Amino acid sequence: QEIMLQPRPQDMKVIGKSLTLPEHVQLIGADNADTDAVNILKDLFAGRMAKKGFKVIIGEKGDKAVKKYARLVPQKPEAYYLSIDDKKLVLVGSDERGTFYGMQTVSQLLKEGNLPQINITDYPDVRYRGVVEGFYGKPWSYEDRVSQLKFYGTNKLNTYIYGPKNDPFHSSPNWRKPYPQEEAARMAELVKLAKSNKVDFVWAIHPGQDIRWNDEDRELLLQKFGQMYDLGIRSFAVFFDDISGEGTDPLKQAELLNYIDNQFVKVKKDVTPLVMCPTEYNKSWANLEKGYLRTLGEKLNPSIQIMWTGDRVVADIHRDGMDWINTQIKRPAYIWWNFPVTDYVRDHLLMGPVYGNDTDIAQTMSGFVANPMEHAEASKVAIYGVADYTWNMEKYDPNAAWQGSLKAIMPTNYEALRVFASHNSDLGVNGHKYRREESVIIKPVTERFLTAFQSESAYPKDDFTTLEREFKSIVVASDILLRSKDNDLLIKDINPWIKQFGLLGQTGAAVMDMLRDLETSDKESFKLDYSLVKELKEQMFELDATNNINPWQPGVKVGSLVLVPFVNNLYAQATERYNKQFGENLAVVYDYCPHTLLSNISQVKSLPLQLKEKTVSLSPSNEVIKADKDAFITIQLLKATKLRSIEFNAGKANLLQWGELQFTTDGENWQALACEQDGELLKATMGKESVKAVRFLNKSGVPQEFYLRKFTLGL
Ligand SMILES: CC(=O)N[C@@H]1[C@@H](O)[C@H](O)[C@@H](CO)NC[C@H]1O
Repeated sequence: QEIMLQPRPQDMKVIGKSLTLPEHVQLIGADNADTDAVNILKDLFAGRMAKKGFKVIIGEKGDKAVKKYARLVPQKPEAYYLSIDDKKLVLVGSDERGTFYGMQTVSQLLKEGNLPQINITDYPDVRYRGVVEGFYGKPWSYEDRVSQLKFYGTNKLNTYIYGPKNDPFHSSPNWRKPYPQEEAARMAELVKLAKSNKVDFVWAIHPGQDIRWNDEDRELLLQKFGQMYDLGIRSFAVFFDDISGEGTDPLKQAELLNYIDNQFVKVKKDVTPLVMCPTEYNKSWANLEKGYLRTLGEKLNPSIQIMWTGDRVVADIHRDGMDWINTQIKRPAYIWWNFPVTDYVRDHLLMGPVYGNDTDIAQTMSGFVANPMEHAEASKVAIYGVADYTWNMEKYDPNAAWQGSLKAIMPTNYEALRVFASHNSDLGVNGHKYRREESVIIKPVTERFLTAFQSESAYPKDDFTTLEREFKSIVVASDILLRSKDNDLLIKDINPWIKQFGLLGQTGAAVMDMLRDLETSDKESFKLDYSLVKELKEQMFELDATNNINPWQPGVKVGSLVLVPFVNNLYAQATERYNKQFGENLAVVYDYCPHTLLSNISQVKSLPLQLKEKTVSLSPSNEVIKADKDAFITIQLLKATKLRSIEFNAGKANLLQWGELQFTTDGENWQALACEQDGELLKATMGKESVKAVRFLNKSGVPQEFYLRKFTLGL
């Protein structure tokens, strides 16, 4: 059967039938070969080492033991040549990493318990491949990171950038301070583990929000890098994203980075090229007249890598966009791909396939790192895909990688994980307008079925069966996952979503029962099933209201693109049909948010409104909001309502100097709201009027920058 390797090798030829594992193995070249690779080798052939026997010849190009094979190894970093026949196994790396990666391949080949006869010539397409822990929210735990670094070693990823936005020693103002002893010791352990998995542990600093362009801060930054160097860090990055004010000056940024490059990186000699994230990190924010990017391109030392998220903050990467940015910055961009990060849709999990990036752009980029979810284990689905995509881009197959990732993460219950992941891959409505496919197989069935049901024509029986089966498989998958022993970290971390998923399966199955009761005119059963659905929906609402609570996107959403809307619509329509058929008046409930967001700020106008029991809120944003003069953000209610509270937080204490909170009772005439300010939080003092809409207005007559931390109306 076809041998599947992860990542897919550049060139592989089976040259004979598989062999049983040799009794005795004779190692040749092990004392000069890469130590980490040799350690894996000794584990794989434990108990079979002998003076004579099946030869295992291992080494790097230049080692005597592999001299006669050296010409077969591609002249590229991290490449290897692997050949296995009935006499010997030969593994030659173009460098230590190449040998290590070849050994990862040998380890996968032996998983079947035998030894295929095979020739593999392999190398990575993209130089720097991996993950940037660069999201807002709860940073990964030590255990998470241990598991991640081993996963990267296995999947041939060579880069992990440490840059969690909420680590106070990474970002302002404590980037100037050393880590507390305990944390520093943990970091040092992780650096060691990274090294033995051939992963560059890149420590990033995020000083831009409060950096002063003077010698003192510059020396403090170098001192901090020196402390991290003493912990074993040999790779460094400086992030200038999501900042406003003085720190955004490209000339100052370039001077600082060149200084670090010349006084630190070049001096230490064993430090990899410096990486930086620009303030204008995507094309939609590029201000060509100001020439921010061109300044960096011209001034930054050529070896400094410049990160880029694509045409927008969250975007797939395409050839034209790469050509554009590379021209601006005069070097191949280092991609920071904002997937599967969910710090702007925290109530969702993104566990679908990695797809959408062009596959002919490997030569246009120096690196490609994925910004993951705060859910480390669940992020492995996408990280596995990125490993396959960046190693062998032309031959990348999103679905094959996705299936492979599920088996890698849950070797026994991957089928249950597949059901779960297939319905938890879209983000829902979000400010970045980035969407993913979800429930792809069942989607056409739900659409066809709902259309048939609405048009009173008999719905196709096999569709009914397909849907009923899907809902039952969801219940089964949820139960299996909750009890699975495959991956405790994963199940513990996404537990609320798995429970919610099980409730969704039960709800869907009960709605299908309601339809069956209509068919058989069984009033009593219908009312029973109707009550069951009502109860299950309340359980889902309650689970959503009491889990994953956070000030951004609280709650637990599953199947939000296809299944939840389908179940809600079918439930409402079946109830309407019942009421008409039997002259009853069971409550018909359509779940949707009846209020409207209006704004003339492009970064804001696509944000979703969040409706909870007693509040309607605007989903907060991580990025700096650029508001032109007369910019406004309005929450307009379905009908005028007496409000309990109005709160607004723009992350700026001087807000009322340039902005104003206003309300209208008729949608036409606006009046200023009297507010009290508590730090950055504005709280309006409520009047007696019924309010139709509330808005925040920039009435300063000039553009302003702020953060959208909170905009909530108490109903
Ligand atoms: C370069 C970059 O994407 N920086 C941040 C990043 O930390 C966030 O995680 C990302 C996803 O919300 N948005 C862009 C921005 O806020």
